[in-house]
Amino acid sequence: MLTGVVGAGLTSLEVLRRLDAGPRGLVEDEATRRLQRYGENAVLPRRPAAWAWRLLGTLRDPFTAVLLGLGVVSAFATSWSTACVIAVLVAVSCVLRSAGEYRADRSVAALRDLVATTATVQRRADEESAPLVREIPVEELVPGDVVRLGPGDMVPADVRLLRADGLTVHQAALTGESAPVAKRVPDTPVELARPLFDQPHLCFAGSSVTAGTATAVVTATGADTHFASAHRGPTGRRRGAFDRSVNGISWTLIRFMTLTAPLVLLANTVLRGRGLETLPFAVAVAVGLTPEMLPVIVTTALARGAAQLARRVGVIVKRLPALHDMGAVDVLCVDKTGTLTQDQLTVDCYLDTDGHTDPAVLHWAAVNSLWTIQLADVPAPDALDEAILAAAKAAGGPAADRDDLLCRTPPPPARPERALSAVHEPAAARATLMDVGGVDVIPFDPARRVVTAVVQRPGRPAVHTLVVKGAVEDVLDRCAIDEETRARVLRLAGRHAARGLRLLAVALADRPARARPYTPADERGLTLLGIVGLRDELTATAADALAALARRGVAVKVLTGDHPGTAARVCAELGLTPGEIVTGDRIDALDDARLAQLADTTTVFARCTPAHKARVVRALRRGGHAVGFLGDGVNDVAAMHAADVALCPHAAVDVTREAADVVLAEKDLTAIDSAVAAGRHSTGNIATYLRIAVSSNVGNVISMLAAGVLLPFLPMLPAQVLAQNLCFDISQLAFAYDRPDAASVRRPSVLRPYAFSRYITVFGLVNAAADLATFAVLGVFTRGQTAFHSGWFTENLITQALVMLLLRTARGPLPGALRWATGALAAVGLLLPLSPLGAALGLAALPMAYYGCLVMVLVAYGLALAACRKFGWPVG
Ligand SMILES: Nc1ncnc2c1ncn2[C@@H]1O[C@H](COP(=O)(O)OP(=O)(O)OP(=O)(O)O)[C@@H](O)[C@H]1O
Ligand SMILES: [Mg+2]
Repeated sequence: MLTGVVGAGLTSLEVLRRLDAGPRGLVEDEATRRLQRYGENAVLPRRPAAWAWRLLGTLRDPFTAVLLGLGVVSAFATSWSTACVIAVLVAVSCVLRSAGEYRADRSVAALRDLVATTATVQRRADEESAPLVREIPVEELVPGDVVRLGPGDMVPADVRLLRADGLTVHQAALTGESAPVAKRVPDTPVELARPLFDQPHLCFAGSSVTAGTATAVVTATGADTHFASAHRGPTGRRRGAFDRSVNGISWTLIRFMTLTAPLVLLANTVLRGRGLETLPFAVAVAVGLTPEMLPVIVTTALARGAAQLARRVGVIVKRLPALHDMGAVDVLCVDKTGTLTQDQLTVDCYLDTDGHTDPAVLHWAAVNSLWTIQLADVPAPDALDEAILAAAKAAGGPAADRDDLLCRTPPPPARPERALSAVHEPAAARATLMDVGGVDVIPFDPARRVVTAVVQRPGRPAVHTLVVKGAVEDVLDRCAIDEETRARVLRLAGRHAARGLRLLAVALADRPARARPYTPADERGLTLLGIVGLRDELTATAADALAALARRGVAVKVLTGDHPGTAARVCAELGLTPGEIVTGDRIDALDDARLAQLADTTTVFARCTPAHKARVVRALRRGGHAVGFLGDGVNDVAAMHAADVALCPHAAVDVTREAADVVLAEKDLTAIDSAVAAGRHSTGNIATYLRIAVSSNVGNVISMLAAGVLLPFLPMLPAQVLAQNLCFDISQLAFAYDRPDAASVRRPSVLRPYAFSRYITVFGLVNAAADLATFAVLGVFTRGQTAFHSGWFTENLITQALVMLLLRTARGPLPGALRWATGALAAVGLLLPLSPLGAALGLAALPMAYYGCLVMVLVAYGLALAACRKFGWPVG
């Protein structure tokens, strides 16, 4: 196989020869042999990671790391029982977590396969057959394959260009450079001195096509690609809402925990004159404070949510934390075509600059579409071009069938010709599409918003005609017209945009024929012909989906490259109030702070380039919103990377599906609402766990501190603290299976640190008060350490079960998992002190009278909790 560097200096022909390939593509049998020889074209191994690696991976979690640190401290203090219990705790948490992750990974991998990307390859059945262009799974590509690239494609392997038209690629994953770079087949010998990624004729796996098209030969696949050897992740992943909430709270807790041990130690030394023998106890208290099951709960809750979504509404969550982000989203930005509308266009009108129907406008639009498709080797033609060709065909004139053209067969027999009104001269008026010969193409680029086909008209060998079509304003900018005509055409366009039509202007220019390729600099001094209006039906479920999102407190904003009038009409038809529309030019004039303010109050942004879309998303995030972006085109990828969570419909182009965290596999847009609900549901369960676990842990720490100071002995032995903690943790796993209350799925679910800390302070104090009441009861009924320890142990476990039942947010029937978990926890609290294991931990049976008083303490505690809940205070 060729390495990129060796291939860099060779001509196309030499490269093909070395690869033992040809421009017509490999023969299928040869491709199969090469697949066996070189292996699958996969950068990352598809096998799930081995168990050992998975377990080791879980040790990197901050909670586990802190626990291990505390274990080592206990071992140094020769407190072996503490060290052992910590080790068990770490082991249980790691095994549960890696098992959960394994299951989640497997289902996510299976789901990802459903939305896997494909490559467009040109192969032959045998040496004699004509090449056939078809889609194959990216993994099946081999060196020597001839592939076609178009806008929105991922570059599937390292390739060398054989021909390219206006190709620009995004190589950020390889070079970190965020602007797209132009690639072309050089006319002069290649300069080897340039850095590899700057070589114009080489494209690399891991990059994607932003505009233009190309045919290329694969030089390296799979592990041999530069992308694989660079060992980088696919794209630098942004920090989403998940990182900001769950991870933020985790780190706050860890800081708090690391303060606890010194605090306990200090209190005992200063107030009780105890020395280092309190260390294991201090360590145990710190361990008790940790919600070490948090990672397990998070994985389980999210994986369950993702699996249900896939099953019920066909929504595929590619990255688990994205489900949490879906729940947090309060602004959803959407692109218009292909999301809110079906991207199935039909031509509605073709008008000259005075607004009269003019078949010549359609004819030249069709010439542009035809030669754009023909010359650019696009893997999939644009819906706009297909619609124009279909209309031209239906109008009776040209007989250009797209499918025939793609197979590069000659056109079907010409239909009866139909006279088109003269444009420049009578000969052109009678031309059918195929009579006009294609010379060159400057492909569509979402920043320029125009596409140019250069053609040669019959009988005019010395002249090249530039046929330009694109967004009205952008075509007008390139025309030689007076202000008055410009204003008239803009008014005409505005009137038709207000009918909800997508508009394209068509313009021509004649130039002396030349061999030099054409560039965007040639698109000037054009003669405007008129405009074509296309109708795009709304997606059937769009209005319902938007209404459902509004009910859930998600604001929808439309970010489109289209005309403001078209965008406004589509929004109005979908029940969105468009309000004042902000266009790309206006965005350019604003600084970030002002844009953030404006973005807050704006519903429709029109005439956006990809960069505008990304800037608006960033501004919204800076304004404190959790932002989702739903897009289907290559021009949406930058915004998708900027958002907290990226969504795409199933029909989206490859690079968009690659960038998306959530793929809607079905056509139904209301699935977004289900994904939002599922995200909030999972987050609700995680929040319930965090609130309950942390507030009871805080309560325990307060009472441990108090008891340590009040009592002549340690209030609980380190091993007992840890055993109790293990029981809590395991029972709280049941929260992953809870159903949060209806209110918490009605609003975006964000864990607010302030509300959260107020909650844990209040319930922590109530919990501590119950413990202190128990101490009083124990003081009356028991004598000595063992009885005290046992009494408190039992009380603690039962109050914990009570807290789990009373503080969960949902009111409905109790899920089975929670019923079992709380029942088991209370039973362990009552029975463990009576068992031999209890004796080993230093626990013993208690006098009967104690249980009577315990019931009273529990009833009082339960009433206090219920009262706090009833008065709605504090709401976390
Ligand atoms: N194939 C094409 N040929 C010529 N002009 C085009 C073509 N596709 C799009 N345009 C023009 O460029 C404008 C922007 O289109 P683009 O697809 O980049 O925007 P977008 O943000 O994806 O729009 P939408 O929200 O409608 O999906 C369109 O309004 C149209 O005028
Ligand atoms: Mg689009």
